[in-house]
Amino acid sequence: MKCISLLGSTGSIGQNVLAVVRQFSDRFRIVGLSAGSNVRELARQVLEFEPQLVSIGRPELVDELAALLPDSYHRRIFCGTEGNRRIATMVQAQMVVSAVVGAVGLLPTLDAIMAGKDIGLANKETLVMAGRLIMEAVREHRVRLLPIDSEHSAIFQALEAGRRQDVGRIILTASGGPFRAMAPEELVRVTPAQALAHPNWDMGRKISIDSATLMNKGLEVIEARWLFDVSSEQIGVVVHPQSVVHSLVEYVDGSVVAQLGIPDMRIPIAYALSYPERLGLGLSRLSLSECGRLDFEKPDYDRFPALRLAFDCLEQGGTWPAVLNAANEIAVDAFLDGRIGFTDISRVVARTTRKVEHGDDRDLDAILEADRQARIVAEEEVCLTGAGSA
Ligand SMILES: NC(=O)C1=CN([C@@H]2O[C@H](COP(=O)(O)OP(=O)(O)OC[C@H]3O[C@@H](n4cnc5c(N)ncnc54)[C@H](OP(=O)(O)O)[C@@H]3O)[C@@H](O)[C@H]2O)C=CC1
Ligand SMILES: CC(=O)[C@@H](O)[C@H](O)COP(=O)(O)O
Ligand SMILES: [Mn+2]
Repeated sequence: MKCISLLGSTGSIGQNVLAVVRQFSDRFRIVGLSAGSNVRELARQVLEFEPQLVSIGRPELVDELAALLPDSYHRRIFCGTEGNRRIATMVQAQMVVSAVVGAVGLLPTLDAIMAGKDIGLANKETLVMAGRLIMEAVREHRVRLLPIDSEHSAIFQALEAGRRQDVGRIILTASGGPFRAMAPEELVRVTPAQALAHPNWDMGRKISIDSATLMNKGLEVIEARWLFDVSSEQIGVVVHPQSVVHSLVEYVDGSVVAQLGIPDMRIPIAYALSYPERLGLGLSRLSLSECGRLDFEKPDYDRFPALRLAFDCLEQGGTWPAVLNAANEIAVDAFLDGRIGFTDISRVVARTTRKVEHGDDRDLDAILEADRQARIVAEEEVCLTGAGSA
């Protein structure tokens, strides 16, 4: 029986993790759950999975959650950053699945590694912000970091086909998002509802917007750099609108090994949970003849500048990727709130990366300070952009 703590249980990945745990209840047990603000769903999950500890995002929600749970839970509810860190380090957990969205995932994930837990990582922002520190901690504490992000799970699987020194390049596939074929003048006017409608995946709001700007692919490039210890020159991106080929590894002899499958996050989640075993999930099978055709095209860096920006930040190094991430979180929120337009997102992020003072990514405090500064500057940029377009 593998005991799992799950951070971000009420989200899209969190609920898929629980679906896999429910299906394989003879193999997995949930010992800790944490969520942000969805008290009702968290309470329902606690009643079903009976974890030992539970955490909710803000202190004012603790009483509301307690009211929905048996008295036996009242001393076992925590909150905020400390709550997440507590769930991430509880002695009963062998594995921590990090499925929260955004920078809030960094500290509990680092704590979990330092507490010797294997990690199932969906929260890509952790590696974008602090990939160097995280991978050093993984090596030092001899834990496994298993990717849940579909592309990284695909690469992880394709890497099993050869030796590390024989890898030439890794190639991330990108769906291209809902605006793949849209003219630049139309992109300016797209609404949050249009941007949230991903063609292939049903995901949380932030990552859906990131997919639409292609920032998601940029974040995934940085994630891949750290997870697989490759340089930015060794990472390619190809647009593949069907999301059937989840990513590829090119070896030095020219062989290209890919992982394919239907777009269902339970597949990479189950692989991370049960690695190296594979579980019979009973999902519908990929039928290539029904797919008919699989298309591939180059990404358009002019219409989707966020992807180029992410490569640039990766090459700059230091805290540049952490600033990119923080500015993007602010800009995405501002777009969803109707304060800036869709094409302003990458503009706000680019301006912020140039204005913030950058530091050393070997220093956790420098990363956290860069994140803090970037949020302030990005908010200013949002105000300036919003005022300019009013
Ligand atoms: N969805 C997908 O298919 C994929 C997602 N990912 C990555 O996985 C991560 C999660 O994405 P997704 O599930 O889509 O996002 P969602 O927005 O659906 O879920 C986010 C989760 O984080 C929780 N949360 C937010 N703030 C806090 C906090 N302070 N403390 C504890 N929990 C918090 C939310 O709680 P609440 O809802 O209660 O507020 C929710 O459970 C992201 O990093 C994303 O990039 C990667 C690949 C695919
Ligand atoms: C399911 C998953 O891993 C997402 O990151 C997904 O890949 C987003 O799709 P695109 O960013 O390729 O549009
Ligand atoms: Mn992905």
